[in-house]
Amino acid sequence: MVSAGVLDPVRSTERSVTPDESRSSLLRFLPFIAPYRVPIVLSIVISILGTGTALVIPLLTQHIVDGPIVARDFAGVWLPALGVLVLGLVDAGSIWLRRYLMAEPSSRFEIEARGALFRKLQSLSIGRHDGWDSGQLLSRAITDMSTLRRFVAFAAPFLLINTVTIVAGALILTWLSWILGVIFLVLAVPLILICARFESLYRVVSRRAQEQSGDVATTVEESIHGIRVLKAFGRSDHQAKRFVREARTLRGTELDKVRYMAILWSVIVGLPPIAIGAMLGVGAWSITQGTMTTGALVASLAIVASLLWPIEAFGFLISELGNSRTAADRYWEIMDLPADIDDPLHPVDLPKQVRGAVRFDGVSFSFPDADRILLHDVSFTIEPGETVALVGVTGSGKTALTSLIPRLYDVTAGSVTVDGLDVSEMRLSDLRSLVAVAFEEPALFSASVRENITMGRPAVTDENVWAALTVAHAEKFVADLPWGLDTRIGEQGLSLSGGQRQRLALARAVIGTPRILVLDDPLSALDVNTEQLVHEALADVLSTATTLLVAHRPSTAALADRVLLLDNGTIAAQGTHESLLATSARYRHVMGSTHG
Ligand SMILES: Nc1ncnc2c1ncn2[C@@H]1O[C@H](COP(=O)(O)OP(=O)(O)OP(=O)(O)O)[C@@H](O)[C@H]1O
Repeated sequence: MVSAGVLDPVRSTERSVTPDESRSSLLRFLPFIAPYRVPIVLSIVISILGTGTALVIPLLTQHIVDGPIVARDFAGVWLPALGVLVLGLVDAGSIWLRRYLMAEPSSRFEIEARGALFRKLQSLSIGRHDGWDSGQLLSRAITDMSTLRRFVAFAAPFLLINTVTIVAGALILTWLSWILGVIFLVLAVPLILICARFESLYRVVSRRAQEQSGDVATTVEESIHGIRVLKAFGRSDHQAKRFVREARTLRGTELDKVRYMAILWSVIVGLPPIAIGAMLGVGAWSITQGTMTTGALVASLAIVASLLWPIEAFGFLISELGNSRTAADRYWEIMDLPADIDDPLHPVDLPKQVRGAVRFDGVSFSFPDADRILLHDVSFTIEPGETVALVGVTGSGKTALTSLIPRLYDVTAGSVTVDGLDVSEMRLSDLRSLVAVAFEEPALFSASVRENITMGRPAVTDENVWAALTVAHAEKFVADLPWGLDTRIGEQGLSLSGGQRQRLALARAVIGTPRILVLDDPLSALDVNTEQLVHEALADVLSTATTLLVAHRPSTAALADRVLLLDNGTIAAQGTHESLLATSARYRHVMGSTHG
């Protein structure tokens, strides 16, 4: 099997990048902006008209210089001057209108493209997520998407607008004086070639910088999550050094970007004065020869002056183009990942009454990025309503085995069935509405206790929440929280103890009265007395649901109707807790060793 790490573009900064690898990655965003094509096209047309008016102003200037000024007819200046004023106002109005028209489409684009990325990340399997650095994903979802919004709102329209402006300016210039037009072109062509070359070089560095910024984000994120461990082990300095090292690497890459930009800017800013100097010289000579009027020279210089910003902005626009193409590549790398765990093509419908018989038949499993087969030839059945404990030494594959029921991972061989239906033939939403899971590591979200337990399920009343809390023996401590069910917990909320967190996760699992309950040692953080109280409270739920319960302690295993011993990747023995204690030396060893 191909490892997730090899497939994975999100993990490493050392990915080789070729500038031409996906020329069209930006164009692939067109469907996102297609619904807003009217305001976008309108804003571009208005901008082109606006800059067009700015180019007409020099022609009016020429008219003023060659007409009323040469004829010393001051009264003749008023009308063209009024024209200049009106054109200036039209230009200013077009800038306002462009921004007004683009604001909505560009922000909508950002929301929708980011939403699609988030949905894709949610749809990808745990196997994929296992191999990713969270900071890399953060930088793709936040920084890259902002870069792309700026591209849609600003860089893309201005690449077009400025190109049209420069071409129109060059044509007017040539019309005024072909020789000045040629001078302009002679300097513009190398500029365009340098810009194109620069864009491909810059994109490689830009990609490196975006990946490295993801690494820095990962280190910050991990340091904040692991702050207790870092402090307790006195490793804050070590982590700080790692951060500084990565930040320095990023700084080096950003400086490379600045160096490229400096070269480009010096060319972009340096060429126009050369053009102006040459035009002045040639223009002055042409006036003395009588082949050009003073007004035409003034107008030509005014046109070149009004082309300065469009030309200079190319440096910035091209660096934005490079950043945006990198961001687009990184976006589509995730969006193009095939859905490895997905709804089947022809899903089977669940029967009206699901009994909840779970069967593993010749199941083998290995993690996507692992070489060794973790589980092999695992076969057992859990009857509807039965509670079965899964026991094995640490690292034997218990969590992996339980993950196969809700298809957090897919089996490598064999099958997992519920009431005879293969879980891979069911719709994921159907399967996951049947199976509820409580993990040993309870993940709580930055939300109220109520939201953490209902997880957005509709039609769950507060009575249901309190009933679930009672089953998890958590009702008392929740009632004592400052705002009860409304108390905000999780990362940005009240800190809870490990045992309290586990009990909330258990309440979350039991709230929907699931047909199948997978409990991955969800009470490991509780003291023996509290565990006993939770077991008593759980008894009702366990008697109705089919339960697979990972157990490390004898007290947890004793709760089950039957115990499976997972050893060497397969079910080595099964029976009641007492019978296994009596008959299996390995079971006694595991219970003893995991206990100790
Ligand atoms: N995502 C992963 N990719 C590769 N290997 C993994 C992954 N997750 C776990 N493993 C490895 O698979 C083995 C089984 O892990 P698993 O978590 O299923 O064990 P466990 O029996 O539940 O352990 P414990 O009792 O400590 O919770 C371990 O050796 C672990 O290192």
